[in-house]
Amino acid sequence: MSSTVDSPISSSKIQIHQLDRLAPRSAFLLFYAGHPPHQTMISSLSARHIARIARQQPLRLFSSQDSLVVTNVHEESGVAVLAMNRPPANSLSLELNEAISTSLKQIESNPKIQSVILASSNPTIFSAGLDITELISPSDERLPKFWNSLQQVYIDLYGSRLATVAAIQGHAPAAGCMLALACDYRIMHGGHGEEHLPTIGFNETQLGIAAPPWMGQLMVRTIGFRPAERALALGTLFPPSEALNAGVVDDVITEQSSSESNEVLKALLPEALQSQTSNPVMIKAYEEAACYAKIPPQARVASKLVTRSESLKEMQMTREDDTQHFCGFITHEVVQKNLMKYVEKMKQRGKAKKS
Ligand SMILES: CC/C=C\C/C=C\C/C=C\CC/C=C/CC(=O)SCCNC(=O)CCNC(=O)[C@H](O)C(C)(C)COP(=O)(O)OP(=O)(O)OC[C@H]1O[C@@H](n2cnc3c(N)ncnc32)[C@H](O)[C@@H]1OP(=O)(O)O
Repeated sequence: MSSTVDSPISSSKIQIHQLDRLAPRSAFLLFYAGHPPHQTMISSLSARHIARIARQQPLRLFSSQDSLVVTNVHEESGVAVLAMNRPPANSLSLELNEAISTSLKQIESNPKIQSVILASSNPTIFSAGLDITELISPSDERLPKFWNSLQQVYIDLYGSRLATVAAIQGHAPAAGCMLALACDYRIMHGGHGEEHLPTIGFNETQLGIAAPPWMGQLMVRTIGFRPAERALALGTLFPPSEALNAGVVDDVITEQSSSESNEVLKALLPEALQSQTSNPVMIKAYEEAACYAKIPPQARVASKLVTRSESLKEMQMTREDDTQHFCGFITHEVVQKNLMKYVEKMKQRGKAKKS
């Protein structure tokens, strides 16, 4: 975790090395030093081809895989953005999980970056949690891989050397909530009137499943034992003001505000998020991220280790068992029936909304 902070290796060397290892069909956003903040989507080139081009140019940062996430960096402030971009709901598939982990590592390898904002290109949904279709009649090969990719996202986010700020523009149920809780700071949108309040929380029990121990413990560490015990049992989804009162989020923002951060956000936000430059959640997220970026990184990372290293170690130790438990649980006949019923309800609701 701290080795990246102290690493004298230039970011471009690390990135080229990583590029060679990436899947040949991946697409990347390339950022070249010396140019103004600049992105180019190259979808038809192989990784090896891109690596060759990269060696000829001073590479500053590149990301992201298949644009399931979009990223950008603002080296002047030390802040980056990593936004999930999997319509319609940013539900977490194996590929989205892998893209989040890969992009986070690429951002971490830029020594000028100290903070990252985890965001969504969907202005009303942060992430709908696990892609439930991954859980229904899964293949024996894909299911453990899928769960491993989720564990890895948790480990990467929770143990990142970067300060992580979640910009929660909309709904964040279940594993969507886990992403937010694994960050250092959470800012949630207050919603657009009582009718359209976003919610956040672990609603697994309402689906007939239980949050795995490491996810449940994350809630316990965030809001305390008794409130977490109740919220986990009931599958509570907190609207913004209740989430703030319970400590699930650190800040709730509704008011539109103009700020000098707007200009920085224009440079910082990837194209898919340009409509969010005057969004109050994004402004606050940037300000918070910039604030963290000013703290001496070694001290900031060391303090993060104090609170997080034990649970990360535990996660590593129990990871294999957790995967086995998950696969056994999900493939159980009763659980499969519950999940199918839940998806059917979700589809009916979608149809009713559209008609
Ligand atoms: C003792 C036990 C110990 C240990 C246990 C061991 C292991 C643990 C085992 C299991 C743990 C499993 C952990 C699970 C964590 C999860 O994340 S489960 C997923 C939970 N997610 C949800 O329940 C969210 C469902 N979605 C919603 O509630 C709404 O969609 C949402 C509020 C997010 C947004 O609402 P709205 O804006 O109205 O949008 P729509 O509902 O219309 O949705 C838009 C389209 O997106 C599709 N969709 C939504 N969510 C998902 C999803 N999670 N997966 C796949 N697809 C999703 C939805 O169907 C719509 O599609 P359509 O446009 O109709 O095609």
